[in-house]
Amino acid sequence: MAAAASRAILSNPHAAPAGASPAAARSPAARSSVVLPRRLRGVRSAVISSSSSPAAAVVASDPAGRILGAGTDGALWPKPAVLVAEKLSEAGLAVLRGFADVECAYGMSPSELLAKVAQFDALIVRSGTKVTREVLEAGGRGRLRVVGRAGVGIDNVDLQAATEAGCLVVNAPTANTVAAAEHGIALLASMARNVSQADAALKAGKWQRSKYVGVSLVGKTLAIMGFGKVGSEVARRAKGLGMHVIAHDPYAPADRARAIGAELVSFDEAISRADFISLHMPLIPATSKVFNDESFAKMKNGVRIINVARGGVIDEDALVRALDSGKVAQAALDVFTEEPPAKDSKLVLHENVTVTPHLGASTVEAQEGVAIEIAEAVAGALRGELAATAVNAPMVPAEVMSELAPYVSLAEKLGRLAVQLVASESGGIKGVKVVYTTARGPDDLDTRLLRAMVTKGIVEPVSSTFVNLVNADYTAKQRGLRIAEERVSHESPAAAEAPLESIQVRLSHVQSKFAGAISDGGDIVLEGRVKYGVPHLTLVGPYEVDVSLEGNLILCRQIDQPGMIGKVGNILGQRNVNISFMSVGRTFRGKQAIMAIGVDEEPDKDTLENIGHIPAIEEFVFLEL
Ligand SMILES: NC(=O)c1ccc[n+]([C@@H]2O[C@H](COP(=O)([O-])OP(=O)(O)OC[C@H]3O[C@@H](n4cnc5c(N)ncnc54)[C@H](O)[C@@H]3O)[C@@H](O)[C@H]2O)c1
Ligand SMILES: O=C(O)[C@H](O)COP(=O)(O)O
Repeated sequence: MAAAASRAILSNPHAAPAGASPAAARSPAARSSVVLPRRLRGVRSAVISSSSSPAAAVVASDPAGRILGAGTDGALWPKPAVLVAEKLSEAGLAVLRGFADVECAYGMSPSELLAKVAQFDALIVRSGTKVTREVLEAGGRGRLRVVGRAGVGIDNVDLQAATEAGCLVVNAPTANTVAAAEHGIALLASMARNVSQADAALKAGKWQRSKYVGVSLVGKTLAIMGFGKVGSEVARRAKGLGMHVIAHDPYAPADRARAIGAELVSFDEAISRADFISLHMPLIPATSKVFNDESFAKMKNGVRIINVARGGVIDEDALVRALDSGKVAQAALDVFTEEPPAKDSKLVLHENVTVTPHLGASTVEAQEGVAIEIAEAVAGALRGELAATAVNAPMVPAEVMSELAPYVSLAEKLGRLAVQLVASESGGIKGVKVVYTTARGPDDLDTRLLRAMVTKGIVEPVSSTFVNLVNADYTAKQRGLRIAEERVSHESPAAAEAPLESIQVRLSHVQSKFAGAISDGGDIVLEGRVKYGVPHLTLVGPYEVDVSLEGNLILCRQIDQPGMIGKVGNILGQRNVNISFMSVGRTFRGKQAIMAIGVDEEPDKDTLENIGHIPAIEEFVFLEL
């Protein structure tokens, strides 16, 4: 069983280390747990490993599982590699270049992307690149840990595949809101006044004043479909134009709509009352082709439609039919089911349709903002932080991350030790219980990270799957692993400061290769605590021990009698195996006892056999951390 290089929340032990020596990454120093230096805590690091090496005063693991150093300037090393697949503003590229090697490869074919993606730690796209399962699986087999979507819509990223690959997806959800809303208003006004048709006619030498009589906006009813960021900004602007605004959004808060002066109504009411309908919902299964023959039939005759959301929310063939029949008088479209649309698209060429080539977010200001927003989100994710704009991972606030760091390490180590205690003839682990003893109430202790790390500890040593916070619950479910959690309240005032008093991992309905780890209830039980920032093992089955969880561990069960420590210590000393910690726990004097011995090196087979031959020793097991 190979020790993982380091175990950050997003680590990938399969990733090829670039620049860092894997041996260095696996060195005991690199794995020794210490309290994070204040400076790193400040950068919201989700780091759980550190080094005492003076060359790398602070060491963290990056999402690719490599050891990262943070110099005095806070820069990461070795530099991660970022592939930018679509045009990103210089301002964002400058931020990326500050911490990464950046390759801009615009206009790649799908096969070119597939061939390249595994060599990068992060991939940044806009809406024009399809980040498919194939791409994510290829990336996941290599170094890819983060996909950054420089914009809002993530319908071009296969989120399920990203989650399964343990790849964090972040987006830039705020910087282009106003640009998209302004574009919606521009399309609304230019459509109502036939600006683009009249412009084209005049340039073709035709002065057609009576043909291009428009309609007024003031006093008309505008239905906003999707009252999120863009929808509510469109509503604000439409109010300023004197329109009556209604909105449909099953998830929008009524008070936000009220504050803007919009009336929230049902889907049918919105589309049947509106003179203008502006679309601002995401493309998801529930909204795919939601504007179709049936819904067009419910609209007023001569309704006008604006779409700056996603082409896929409209059945485009049905829209052509509605335009031909006059049911829909005009449409103004920035987005299409297929982009770019076919050159002979009936919809694009329709005389009552105004089109733009997905320009909603394309202002200088928005592109600069989006580029910086995504560059910062990707940088944070590569540092091991969970970005505020994470799309497929639970949000864990930075303060919580930093406070839980040593417990995160403890949780993984307990899982890792527990799974090694399961006998090979056992029928697989099904039930896992994690018991947290804490003075904190449920609202003050977020255990998702800890649960994910127990899963990581249990699954990784026995499979080729790597587990992180993104895919932990998915992985557990896939493997039929039920992870139950229980809180036991601990009232000691001294403990109130610390988030947890102890973490216990119990594996039920399994046989153990080390009977001493079985509790009275028949479960494999391990419990640990954090002491001075370092995880300790404090309970094995019914036996209390106290051994720092560094290096590897030997557990021996023997009859309690004098001289045992000396005998085992002698054997290890003769073979140059350094003991880092030793602890004996017993039930009653002269009865059964357990020795927990922390060792820096891995003892060879003969050494372990010699320990097993000591007459009083009834069983022993060697466990890797
Ligand atoms: N054309 C462009 O360049 C451009 C620019 C920015 C955003 N967009 C697109 O605009 C859309 C909105 O972006 P946003 O930033 O406002 O997102 P948002 O998440 O803030 O808002 C989307 C809203 O849609 C609502 N919604 C979800 N399901 C719905 C349903 N079935 N019916 C009605 N409403 C529903 C949500 O509750 C949410 O309030 C997205 O599709 C995005 O991709 C396009
Ligand atoms: O969802 C978005 O943010 C917009 O559609 C913008 O897409 P773009 O980044 O390709 O311009």
